[in-house]
Amino acid sequence: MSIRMAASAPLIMRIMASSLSIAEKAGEVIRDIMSTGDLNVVDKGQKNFDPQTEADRKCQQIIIGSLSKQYKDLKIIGEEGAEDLSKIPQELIVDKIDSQFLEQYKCPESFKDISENDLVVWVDPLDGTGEYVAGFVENVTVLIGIAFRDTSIAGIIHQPFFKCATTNKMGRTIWGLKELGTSGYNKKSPPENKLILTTTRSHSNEIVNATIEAIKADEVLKVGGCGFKVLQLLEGKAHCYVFASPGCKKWDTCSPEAILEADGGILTDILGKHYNYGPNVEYPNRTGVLATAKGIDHESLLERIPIATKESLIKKK
Ligand SMILES: Nc1ncnc2c1ncn2[C@@H]1O[C@H](COP(=O)(O)O)[C@@H](OP(=O)(O)O)[C@H]1O
Ligand SMILES: [Mg+2]
Ligand SMILES: [Mg+2]
Ligand SMILES: [Mg+2]
Repeated sequence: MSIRMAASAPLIMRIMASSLSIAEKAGEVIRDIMSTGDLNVVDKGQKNFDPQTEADRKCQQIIIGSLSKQYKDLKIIGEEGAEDLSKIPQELIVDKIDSQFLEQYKCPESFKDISENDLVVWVDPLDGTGEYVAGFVENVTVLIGIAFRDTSIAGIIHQPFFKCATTNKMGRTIWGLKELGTSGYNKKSPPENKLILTTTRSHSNEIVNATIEAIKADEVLKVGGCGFKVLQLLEGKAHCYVFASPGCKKWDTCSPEAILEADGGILTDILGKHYNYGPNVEYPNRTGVLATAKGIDHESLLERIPIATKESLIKKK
């Protein structure tokens, strides 16, 4: 595809095609920094340990620097705070665009006339930092989510330490766009006649645990990262993701929500409401996360969440 043809594709498709290339580069950097053996960890927590590594900082610069250069009026919010664009080293800027994506997929009618001012991009440069530091590298993902007028519509999840069984290639990229579909993973339904719940590995507390107890799942998986847990739903490894805590932020859920919902699943808070991803919202997802795989009854899981849990998260608002 010529540069002119790529430039004529609808904005949302171009942002996705750019983000696919940018997320791959972030994944390379995440692997490279791990291989140096020095993650250069800073604790950014106020009460509890909340690690930030060299990879979180560098990947945020890659993603925000590259998208801002190509899309000057786009509002981009990243976990690691505001970026001074003039201080981002030139070698971190990716100006490649995934032309194969643009050739292969057509923009859904409803998103054809979007302008940069209608969008917010939510960036989690490294989701699962605790797991990156602890060595559970499979849990690590790069998340780029795109919201159109308050609603999450598109997402990219890049998993840098996924190893392809046939080619041995490291890293895979999953994407989803509502009304178009999803790609990049092994689409599978979770097993019938049992309930597998996935939840946090490192951020549990009394309410988180009491809520899991009340759901009465047959199996509970404890893994890191919002991106990785939603991947488990997409690949049939779990039926639901339950996190009754205000700890997740908009950059954690924006991309996974769009991909899961483009696949047929649902991601809401624990009251059943979708989060608002508009330009001026607060960052925390104060009323928790409940996500269900395609074909799983979201309503019946909402009913299993204790009233005490719901009241406690509403009170914390
Ligand atoms: N109590 C808490 N304090 C800080 N961050 C929290 C948190 N609970 C969840 N998160 C954030 O939500 C994401 C998913 O959490 P978990 O792995 O526990 O499910 C992680 O993103 P990051 O790794 O990008 O910071 C994590 O930091
Ligand atoms: Mg995160
Ligand atoms: Mg992060
Ligand atoms: Mg973090």
